[in-house]
Amino acid sequence: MSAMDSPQGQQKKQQSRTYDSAFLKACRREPVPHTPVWFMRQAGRSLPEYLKVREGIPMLESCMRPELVTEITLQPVRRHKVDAAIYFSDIVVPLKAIGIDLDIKPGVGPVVADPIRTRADLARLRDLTPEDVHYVTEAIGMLTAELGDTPLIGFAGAPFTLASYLVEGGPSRSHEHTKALMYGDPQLWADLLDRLAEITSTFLKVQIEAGASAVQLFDSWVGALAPADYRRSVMPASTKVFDAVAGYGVPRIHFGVGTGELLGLMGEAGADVVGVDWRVPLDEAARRVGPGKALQGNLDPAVLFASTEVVEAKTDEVLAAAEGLEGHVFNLGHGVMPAMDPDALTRLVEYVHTRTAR
Ligand SMILES: Cc1c2[nH]c(c1CCC(=O)O)Cc1[nH]c(c(CCC(=O)O)c1C)Cc1[nH]c(c(CCC(=O)O)c1C)Cc1[nH]c(c(C)c1CCC(=O)O)C2
Repeated sequence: MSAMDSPQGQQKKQQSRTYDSAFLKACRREPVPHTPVWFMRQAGRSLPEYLKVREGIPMLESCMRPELVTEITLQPVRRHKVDAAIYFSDIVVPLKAIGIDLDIKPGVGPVVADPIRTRADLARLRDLTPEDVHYVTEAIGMLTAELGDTPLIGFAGAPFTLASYLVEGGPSRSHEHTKALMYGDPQLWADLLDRLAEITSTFLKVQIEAGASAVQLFDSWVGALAPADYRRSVMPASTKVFDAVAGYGVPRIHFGVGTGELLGLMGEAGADVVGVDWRVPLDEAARRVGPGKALQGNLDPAVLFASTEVVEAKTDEVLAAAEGLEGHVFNLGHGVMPAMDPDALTRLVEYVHTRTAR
């Protein structure tokens, strides 16, 4: 095996091939030929070609089939001409891989058979090894060969958001069991988040070593917390994850919903790029995050259900607010919704590219 064929060689080869892409330049806060665009949840039910290949295959099973993962990941790149691909998987895949009994229920989300709430339960969270997720390495090898100079974003769930699913046993609005554990047994909580930080770090390392050019840590539900609680009870674990992958030199993106009050801390946790939902304009978000970081966002996804004129006007507002930023990656403020018209997304990519061409 020559150096270039080894895992490290594959990683380096892919990361140098994508190095000059608009997406990675924006993440590094360098000048770009146009503002890069990608969409959270760009692969999925909004695309008829996705529904077709997923027919009869449960979500978690589809994540374990490298050919299918490759096809689904490429679908939005082909169709929308987005500037980056995001690896098709789910935040609960590493938990399933270490033997947690969970499923993804259509229209509901991840459901855990036996929630984790006690010290004894913690023992069920064993370390993740790269062999547990060998299909990820295989899929990314296939994918990067197809993607050429289009960067692949790897991702994982952040410790708080994973803990929320594990402790509640499923999706929750109030996060009551999670918060009861966090406030009521700080040591058990810290140990739980530390375990999850280990698992998440390994999952991201596997993706980077296989050829991902950037990673996004999704802390989707952390906006439920006050800043002081975030700093004390969550930030150490998220920082541990960011530190674990710092050495690779790939951009690290951090995103959550309803995190206006947490943006500064989420940047401080170790992100190079801070994702912003639609509630805070990007110029204000930049003041909260401070210098030295790029921002990603932040068109309200629901705007896509309005007319093209409205989509363009609201996009102009986002681009105007982004004008003084050190680096800007255009995205929605949260994920693509299944009922969205995929043509509206394709037009949006084209619109941002044209409006920002330099
Ligand atoms: C919270 C969260 C989850 N999963 C994820 C998050 C963080 C992002 C966010 O904040 O939205 C991350 C995720 N999940 C999926 C991706 C794929 C990559 C992409 O963005 O295109 C990504 C990045 C596929 C998926 N993950 C899921 C689907 C839908 C299932 C299907 O197509 O059968 C997809 C395409 C299932 C899932 N998994 C989860 C939910 C809430 C759901 C939706 C349940 C439903 O509405 O049916 C947990």
